[in-house]
Amino acid sequence: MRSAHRVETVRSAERTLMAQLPPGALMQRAAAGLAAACADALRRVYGSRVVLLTGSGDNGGDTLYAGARLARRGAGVTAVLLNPDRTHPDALKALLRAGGTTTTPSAAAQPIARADLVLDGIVGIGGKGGLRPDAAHLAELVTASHATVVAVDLPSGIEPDTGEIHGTALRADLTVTFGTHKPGLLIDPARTYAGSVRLIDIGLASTLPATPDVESLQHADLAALLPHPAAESDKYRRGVVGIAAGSARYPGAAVLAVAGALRSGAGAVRYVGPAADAVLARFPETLVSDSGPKKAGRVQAWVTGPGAGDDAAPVTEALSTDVPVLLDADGLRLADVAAVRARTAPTVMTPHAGEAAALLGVAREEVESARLTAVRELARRYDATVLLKGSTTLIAGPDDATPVRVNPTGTPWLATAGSGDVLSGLTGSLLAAGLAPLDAASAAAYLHGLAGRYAANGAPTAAQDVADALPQVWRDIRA
Ligand SMILES: NC(=O)C1=CN([C@@H]2O[C@H](COP(=O)(O)OP(=O)(O)OC[C@H]3O[C@@H](n4cnc5c(N)ncnc54)[C@H](OP(=O)(O)O)[C@@H]3O)[C@@H](O)[C@H]2O)[C@@H](O)CC1
Ligand SMILES: [K+]
Repeated sequence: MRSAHRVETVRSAERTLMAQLPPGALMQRAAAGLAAACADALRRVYGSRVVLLTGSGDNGGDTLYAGARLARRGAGVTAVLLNPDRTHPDALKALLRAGGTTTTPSAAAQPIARADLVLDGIVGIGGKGGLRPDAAHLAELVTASHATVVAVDLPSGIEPDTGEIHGTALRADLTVTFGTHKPGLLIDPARTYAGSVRLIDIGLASTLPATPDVESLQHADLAALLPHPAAESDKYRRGVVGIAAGSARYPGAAVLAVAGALRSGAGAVRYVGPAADAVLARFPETLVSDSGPKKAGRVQAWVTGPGAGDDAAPVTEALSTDVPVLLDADGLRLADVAAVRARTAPTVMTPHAGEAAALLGVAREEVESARLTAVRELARRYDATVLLKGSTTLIAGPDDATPVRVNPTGTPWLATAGSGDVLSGLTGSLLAAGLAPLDAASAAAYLHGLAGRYAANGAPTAAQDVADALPQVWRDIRA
């Protein structure tokens, strides 16, 4: 599991750890890790040209100390001091002693244009709001240069706790972060500014709380979560998932939801709704029933909403059952908030940004620019687990104390018609297998993202191909 902690939490853990160590030890650990990462990025340190964008806080201090280490190895290092009077004094002395030089923002254009590597030490976790004008000007110079950009702790100008960007931020090729990830490094739009992210162990794990604020599943977590049939399994033990979806107008949504469910470990898939012929034509193994969800027979989870059109009846009926319900697409609009809140079994909702915006009564852009706030608010409002689809899919449980999960496997190729229907069947199947709602939704997002990558393999793909790629993803994860 990859963990991220909010600034307040990092600060408190830092205080506790600092009290146990000699003064300056943490900054030296950070600077040593940073310098090593820079040396890797440069390949050859001796003779390279390095520019340090240096703010007045400890982020600038880390940067100057790392610059001193690179200067001692033969790099030509120039520090651009944004606030010369308030620059970290000891770190500046160390750089000068190592042979580094300093300059002002107004004279920075030439060194930046000639640099092989630029370190962004303008601001770290002490930052608020986008870059100020002098720093924003430096960011423009960096963008125009050919230098590799390494962000120190985080790209300056992003909001560390949320991944929001209010104004200008600096784009990095690599972010070297200390002690723990910050939520903004995992969540869009800020995530795309961070480039690849390297975590430096500075000993903070010993004083950080065990439960992070945001977390991201890794391959090993998935392998542990995926259900595996035991020798004595029958279809009910493996989980029967019910799909109440599709309409005369949108039969394909039902077919794709069934496809997702069948390839995700369910013992059987039961279908109710007007698209039964289309479903059976493609998947004869489906158990089809003429009645609504309540009388269709035993299932361990319902999926409802994809392609439902304006027919609220199956959605309402599925919500009135006492098994987990996956609510997607039209179902999100048709479901009554009070009915969802009143449920005793879990509900999982899977909106994209547009659907989330409609549910929250805000503009789509507002959801996209503040994804963490939006997903938490929906989960609270509906007392449900909410999976907010997008470039970084987020999954939040109804309880604020539970970490929000960020899916690391997404791909833009998944933005294709019907791909959400496959995800709903897949999630429903994992719910039916008995996974907890947060695990089912985050495992489903992970599998779905990888299946999208496998299916696309660098070229456009269709939703059916994504469903077809699921078994191979499953095999690879278990291996
Ligand atoms: N936590 C840890 O365990 C460890 C933390 N360490 C390091 O400490 C860093 C945190 O240092 P920090 O607290 O000194 O704050 P920092 O990020 O340097 O920023 C403060 C300065 O930024 C300025 N400023 C603010 N907003 C701005 C904006 N939008 N645009 C431009 N400027 C802006 C603000 O200016 P002011 O408002 O005072 O004028 C102030 O001068 C952390 O990220 C990590 O690198 C490691 O050394 C070791 C272990
Ligand atoms: K920074």
